[in-house]
Amino acid sequence: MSSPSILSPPSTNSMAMTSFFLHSPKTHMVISLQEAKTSFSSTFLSLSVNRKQGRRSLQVRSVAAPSEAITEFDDMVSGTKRKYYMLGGKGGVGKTSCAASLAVKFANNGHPTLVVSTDPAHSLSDSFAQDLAGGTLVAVEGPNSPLYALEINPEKAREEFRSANQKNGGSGVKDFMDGMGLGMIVEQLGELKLGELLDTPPPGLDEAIAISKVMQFLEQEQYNAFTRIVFDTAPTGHTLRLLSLPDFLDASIGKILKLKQKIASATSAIKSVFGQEQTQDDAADKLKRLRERMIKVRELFRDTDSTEFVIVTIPTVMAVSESSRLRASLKKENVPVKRLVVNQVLPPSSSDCKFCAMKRKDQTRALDMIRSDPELSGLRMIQAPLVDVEIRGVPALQFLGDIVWR
Ligand SMILES: Nc1ncnc2c1ncn2[C@@H]1O[C@H](COP(=O)(O)OP(=O)(O)OP(=O)(O)O)[C@@H](O)[C@H]1O
Repeated sequence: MSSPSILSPPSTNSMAMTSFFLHSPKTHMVISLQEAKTSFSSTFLSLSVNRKQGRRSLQVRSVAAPSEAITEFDDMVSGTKRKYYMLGGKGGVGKTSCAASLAVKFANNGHPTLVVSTDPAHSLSDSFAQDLAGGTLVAVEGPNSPLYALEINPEKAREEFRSANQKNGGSGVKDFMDGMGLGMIVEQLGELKLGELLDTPPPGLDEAIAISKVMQFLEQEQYNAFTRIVFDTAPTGHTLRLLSLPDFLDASIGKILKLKQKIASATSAIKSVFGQEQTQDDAADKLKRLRERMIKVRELFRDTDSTEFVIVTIPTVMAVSESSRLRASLKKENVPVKRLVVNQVLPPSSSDCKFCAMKRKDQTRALDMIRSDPELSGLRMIQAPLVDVEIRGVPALQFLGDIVWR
């Protein structure tokens, strides 16, 4: 029924590149074999032909090249101590696809893995072609070891934070003080701009609260099992602002704490007169906890032993320039970066159309720019080909992962 065959190994640095269309979430794919010599992968494809529902389908699994030496991925996969991989870059370059493909590869290599999205425009569900929404752990079907996804909704996280804050402090304190005729302190509270902070949060606060939420989750026992955690982060700007957020919160919280002391002494004076109970776990405490978590996040981002930030880009001048700025900022923040994934590189072809030839010229220029960029040239460049179908579902992510993560 099924007859396995192996595509002949490529001559050095080139192989038969396979483009395909998925028709099942598991292992079966309808293949339109398109011979294109590429230098992207040393992965070999083992094909077994099945006849299923009258359709010709091919089972694709990647097998290691026989003489494969120790690879960089071996380094990423070795050890059971928990490691974090944060993937970031400009919008639309393929962060989610790369993050999801890395998560699948970790899981297929025996690591219970968690893939987290803190990007407000979640695309993990689209990428895995499974519904992973809901803000809780959801099992991803397909990989050999447990793979779970968590899509944090920053809007919702902020709402939770805000309503807790309103209940326990913030305007509660304000109303209380107002009622007591302590106008002066109310004015000072106004100056704190607490309400404003939460109504029109500074850029990056959403992401900060989302990541803080992840940190909160990770402190729970049920998360101990995960040995690899992959973050699909929000586009560049948010990530950078996130890193500087503890400083921002420092400034606000300093002010808040000072006022909190004033309020505490005023309310205890009131209490002693009226005998009222005043149990305000106020906004300052909430923000203080958020700040503590942010500091933890910042430390985590900087921990070379457990964390790596992978920049994902595409070969265009704009994306490369942004990646260079990202790398410079990450360096300033001491965030370890080793790899640069250049996604959507045109596969080599001997018969380019005019459009493709122009595109290729542009890409070559952008790739040269990377090689001579002071921020990017020191990184290990990984090129991933532009494939002619959308990368969706576990088998496709596995395919991409075997090209990118080697
Ligand atoms: N190498 C590739 N070849 C072809 N299509 C690709 C490739 N990489 C990603 N794509 C496609 O590009 C689109 C954007 O990819 P993806 O969602 O991974 O990007 P992103 O950087 O996470 O985007 P966003 O910033 O909007 O979250 C998707 O449709 C994905 O399937």
